Amino acid sequence: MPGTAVDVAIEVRGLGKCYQLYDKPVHRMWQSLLGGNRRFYREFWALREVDFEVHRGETLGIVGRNGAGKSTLLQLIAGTLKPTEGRAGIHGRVAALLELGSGFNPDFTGRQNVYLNAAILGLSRDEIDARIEHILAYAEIGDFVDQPVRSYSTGMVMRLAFSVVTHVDADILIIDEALAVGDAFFMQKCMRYLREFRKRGTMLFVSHDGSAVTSLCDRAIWLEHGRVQQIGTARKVMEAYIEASLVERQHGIGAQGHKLQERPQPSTRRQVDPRQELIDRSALRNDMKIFPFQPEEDGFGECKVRIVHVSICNEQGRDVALVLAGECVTLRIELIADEALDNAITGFYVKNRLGQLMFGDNTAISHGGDFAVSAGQRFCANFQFVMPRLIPGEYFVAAGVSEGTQEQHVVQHWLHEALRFTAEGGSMVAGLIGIPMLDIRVERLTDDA
Ligand SMILES: Nc1ncnc2c1ncn2[C@@H]1O[C@H](COP(=O)(O)OP(=O)(O)OP(=O)(O)O)[C@@H](O)[C@H]1O
Repeated sequence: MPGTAVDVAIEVRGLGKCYQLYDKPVHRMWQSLLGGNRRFYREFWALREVDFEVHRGETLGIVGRNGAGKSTLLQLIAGTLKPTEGRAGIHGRVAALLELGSGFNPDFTGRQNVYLNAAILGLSRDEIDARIEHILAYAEIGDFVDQPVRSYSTGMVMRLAFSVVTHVDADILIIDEALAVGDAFFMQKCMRYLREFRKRGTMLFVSHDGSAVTSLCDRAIWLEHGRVQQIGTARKVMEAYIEASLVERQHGIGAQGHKLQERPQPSTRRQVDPRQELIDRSALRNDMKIFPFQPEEDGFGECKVRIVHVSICNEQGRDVALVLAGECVTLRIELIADEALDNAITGFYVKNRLGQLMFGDNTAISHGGDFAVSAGQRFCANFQFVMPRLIPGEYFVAAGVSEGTQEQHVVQHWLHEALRFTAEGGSMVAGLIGIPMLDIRVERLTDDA
C-alpha cells in the first residue's frame, strides 16, 4: 500500500532552502554586528514548498534547467545541507554521489578515503577489509590508490567515489548524473551498474538529459525556479519538459557557429535525404568521428569464437575515421573461431553515453540459423546501413557473437565497447536518432482561396 512507512523510501514534506545574499561583503559584517530587526541581505529561495515521496524500488528522476534547484534538493535529501523549512526523511541505507569528491579528504590516499567513506556509509572495518581490493580494482586507478587524492584527476576521483557507492550495500542511491563526466568507458560501466541496481533498489537520479530520465526512471519531477513544476510518470513529465525547452529554443536553431570538417571522398556517399546537400553545407551538418578499435576490456563469453576487429567502412570496404549522417556505411565485425561452431550469430548495437540502445541488428535472420564455422576459420559480418543523424555526444558500438538460435544461444564473445565514436553538429533537437528522410514534400490540396 503506497504511503505506508514500509513502502516509502524517501519522504519530502514542505522542503525549502533559503540563502541570504549580500550585495557587498561589508553587508555581511553589518548584519552580524547591527542585525536585529534590520536586514542587510536579500532572501533567495533555491528551493521552496517541495513535496513528494519515493516508494521502495522506484527510480525517480529530477529534471530542470541550470539553477532550478536539483542539486540543492539532492543535498537536502542526502543530509549534506540543512533545510530552512520542511523536512526530508529517508528510510533505508543510503549512498549518495553528489558534488565531486565532496566526501574525500584530499590529503588522504585513495585507500584511506575508501575506509573513511565506506565507514560513513555504514560498513564495519571487517566489511571494508573484505571489500577494499574489489573497490580499488573497480575504480581502475592503478598505482594511484596509495597516492593522496589531491593528485588525482577529476575522472579518478569520480571513479573512486562511484566504486565506493557500488560496494556499500545501499538500498537507496542518490546520483547526480552531471558528475558522470570524463571517461566515457567508465560512464558505460556506471550506467550498467545503475540499470542493474534499479531492479532491486530505490534511486533518485538527477539529469539534464531527458532521454536518460525516460529510460531509467519510473517517475520524474520537473523543477523550475526551485518549485515543483510537474510530477508524474517519467514519460509525461519529460514530454512537458521537452515541449517547454523546445519553445524556448526555437529561435536558436542553427544560430550557433559550427566548424566544418573536410568531407570524406564524395564517391563514398549515397544520398538518401533530399536536404543532404543543403544540410552538409550548413551548421546542421552531423559528423561522426570514429575512433580505432581498441577495446578496454577483453569482453566475456565462452570464447570458442572471438571478435578480433570492429570498424566502420566506406563503400570501397576501407575503414574510415569520419562519417556523415546520411552516408551509407558498413559496420564490419571480424572474427576468428578457435573451435568449430554449428551456427554463429554475430550482432551489434549502438548505444549512447548513458548506455541506452539506439539501434542494432544481427545475422540470425539473414543467415537462417545456418552459419557453421570450423576451428581456425576467420570470418566477418557486415552490416550496411545509412548512418542516422545523432545528437552531439559520445557513442559506442557493442559487438557480440553467439552460438545457437535467436531464441536460445550461448554468448561466445561480447565486447561492451568495441568501438567508440563521437557525433558533432547536426539539427537534432529532440529524439534519440534522426532517420534520413527519403522524400519530404508539402502539397496544396485545394486551389488558392
Ligand atoms: N551557497 C549558495 N548561496 C547562494 N545561492 C546558492 C548557493 N548554492 C546554490 N545557490 C543557488 O541556488 C539555485 C539552485 O542551485 P542548484 O545547484 O540546486 O541548481 P541545479 O538545478 O542543480 O543547477 P545545475 O543544473 O546547474 O547544477 C541556483 O540559483 C544557485 O545559484
